[in-house]
Amino acid sequence: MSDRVILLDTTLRDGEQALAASLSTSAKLQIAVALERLGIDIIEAGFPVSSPGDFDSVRQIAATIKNSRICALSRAVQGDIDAAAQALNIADQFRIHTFISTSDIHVESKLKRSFEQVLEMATGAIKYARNFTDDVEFSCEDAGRTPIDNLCRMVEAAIKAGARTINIPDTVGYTTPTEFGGIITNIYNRVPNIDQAIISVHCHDDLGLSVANSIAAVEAGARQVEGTINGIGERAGNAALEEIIMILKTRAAHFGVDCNADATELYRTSTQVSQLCNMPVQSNKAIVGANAFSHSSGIHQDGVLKSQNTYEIMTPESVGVPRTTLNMTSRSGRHVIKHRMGELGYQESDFDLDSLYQRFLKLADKKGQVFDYDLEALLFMQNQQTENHYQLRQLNVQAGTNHFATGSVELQIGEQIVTEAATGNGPVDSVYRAIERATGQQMSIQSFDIGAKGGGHDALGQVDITAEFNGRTFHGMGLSTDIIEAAAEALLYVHNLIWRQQQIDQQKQQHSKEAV
Ligand SMILES: CC(=O)SCCNC(=O)CCNC(=O)[C@H](O)C(C)(C)COP(=O)(O)OP(=O)(O)OC[C@H]1O[C@@H](n2cnc3c(N)ncnc32)[C@H](O)[C@@H]1OP(=O)(O)O
Ligand SMILES: CC(C)C(=O)C(=O)O
Repeated sequence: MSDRVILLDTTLRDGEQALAASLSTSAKLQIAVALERLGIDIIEAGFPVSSPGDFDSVRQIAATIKNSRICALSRAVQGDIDAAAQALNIADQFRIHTFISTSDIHVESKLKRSFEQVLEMATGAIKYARNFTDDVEFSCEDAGRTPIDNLCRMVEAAIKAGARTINIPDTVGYTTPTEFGGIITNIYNRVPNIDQAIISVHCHDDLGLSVANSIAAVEAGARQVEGTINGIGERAGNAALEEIIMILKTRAAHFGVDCNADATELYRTSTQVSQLCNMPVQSNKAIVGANAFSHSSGIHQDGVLKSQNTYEIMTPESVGVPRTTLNMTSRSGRHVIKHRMGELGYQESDFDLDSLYQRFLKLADKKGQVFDYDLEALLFMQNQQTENHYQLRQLNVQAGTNHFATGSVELQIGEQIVTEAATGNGPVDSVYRAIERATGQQMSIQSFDIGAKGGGHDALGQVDITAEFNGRTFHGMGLSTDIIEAAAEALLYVHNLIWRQQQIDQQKQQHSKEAV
C-alpha cells in the first residue's frame, strides 16, 4: 500500500456550496493558485453544469493551474459529464468526478429508483466519462448510511466500469471513527478488484467527527482524503484539510504516511480563503485560529518560556504563522513591498514593482493597512488586467436625526463621469439610491453586515452585502475607515461582478453566432 495520501481539495465546490453568494471567477482563481502553491494534488474546481459562471471558472482554473490536477463534479448523467469534460479539456490532464447516492433513503426517497437502476446509472456514467479521460473518480453518495453489501457491490461494479478512484463519503456526518474505519476495512476485505483503485474519503462535520473519521479511514488504508480549507462546506462543513495535513505531518511516525502539502503555506491559504469567502475563522480553530499558538495561563507561559515544546506540539512557523510582521501601510516604500513579495514566493520577474506599488499606495490610502492577501489580489488583478467598470470618485452625505438623509455620488462608469443624488431612509439608503440612479441598475439587497477591523474609533469598517440581480445572488465587500464609503464600495463591487458576468455572456453569444 502506498505511503502517500493524495489530497483532494473541494473548497471551490463543496466549500462554495456553503457560501451566502457564489464566488467571482477571479476570487476562485486566486484560491486555486493558493491551493496549487500549498501542494494540493487535486483541486475540485466546481460543478460545471450548474451554471455558466461555474463552467467558466472551472475552465479558467483548468487553463491556469499547472501543478495540481483539476477535477470537476457531475451527476451520473451524460449532460453533466459533457459539461465537466468541456470545461476541463483545456488542461493536459484532468479528472472527472461522477457520483450517485447508494443509501436506501437516498435511492428510494430522493432518486426514486431501485438500487439496481442506480447501479446501472453509475456504471453507465463511469464508462461514458472514460471516453474523455482515464482519470475518473466515482463517489457513493451517503456511503456512511449505505448497507455494506450494497456498498461493496457498487464499489466492485464502479471499478469494473473504469473508475480509478472510489470515494466513500460520509455525506451527512453520521458515522463514528470506529464505524467509518470499519467500512473501509470491509471494502478492502470484500471487494475482489479493490487493488485496481484508490480508496478516497470525504467526510462531513455534522457531529464534529469529519477529521477523526477521515483519519480513521487513513488508518484503515484509504489513500485519498477530500476536504476544504478552514473546513467550510455544506451545513457544518467538510473535514478541514489544514488539520488533516498537520495530523499526518505531526504524527508521521504513528501513521507511516505523508502527503505532498507544504504546510508552511497553510496559514496564508486559510487567511485568503477566509477573506475571499467572507467566512471568519474562529479564534480557537486548530492550526489556523488566532489562538492556536498563543499561551494564556501562567503555568503554560512559564513552561513555554523554558522550553517551547512543553505546550507546543508544532511550531507556528511550521504552518506559516508569522512571528513578526512588517506592517504595510501608505508609509511603506517599494523595498518592503519587494521584500514581502519575495517572502510570499514571487520572483522579481513575476511583477512590475512600480505599477504594483502605485496600486498598493491607492489601496493603502483607502484601507490603512494592506495585508498579504490584498497584495496578492493586486498582483492578480494586474495580471488579469481587469479594471473596474464602476469606480467611486466622490461621495457626500447629509444626515441627521430630524430629516431624511441626502446622498450624492460621482462615479466613473467606463469612460464616463456620472453624478447623481437621492434622498433615503438613512445615509446608506440615500447613497445606494444615488448609485442605482447613476448605474441604472436596481438590485435587491438580501443582507448587509458591518464589522470593525481593528480597534479604536479609526478602525476600518468592512461592509459585506449579498444582493440579488436577475435571479442570481452576488457577494460584495468594501473596506474603509468611513463606513458609508465601505457600504458604497460593497455595492459597486457587486455592480462590477455583474458587469463582468454580462461581458462573458456577450462574448459567449458572439462566439455562438460566429459558430453558426
Ligand atoms: C452531496 C453533494 O454535495 S452533491 C453536490 C451538490 N451540489 C449542488 O447541487 C450544486 C449544483 N446544483 C445545481 O446547480 C442543480 O441542482 C443542478 C444543475 C445540478 C440540477 O438542477 P435541476 O435539474 O433543476 O434539478 P434539481 O437540483 O432541482 O434536482 C436534482 C435532480 O437530480 C437528480 N440527482 C441527484 N443526484 C443525482 C446523481 N448523482 N445522478 C443523477 N441524478 C441525480 C435528483 O434525483 C433530481 O432529479 P429529478 O428532477 O428527476 O427529481
Ligand atoms: C459528491 C460527494 C462527494 C459529496 O459531496 C458528498 O457526498 O458529500
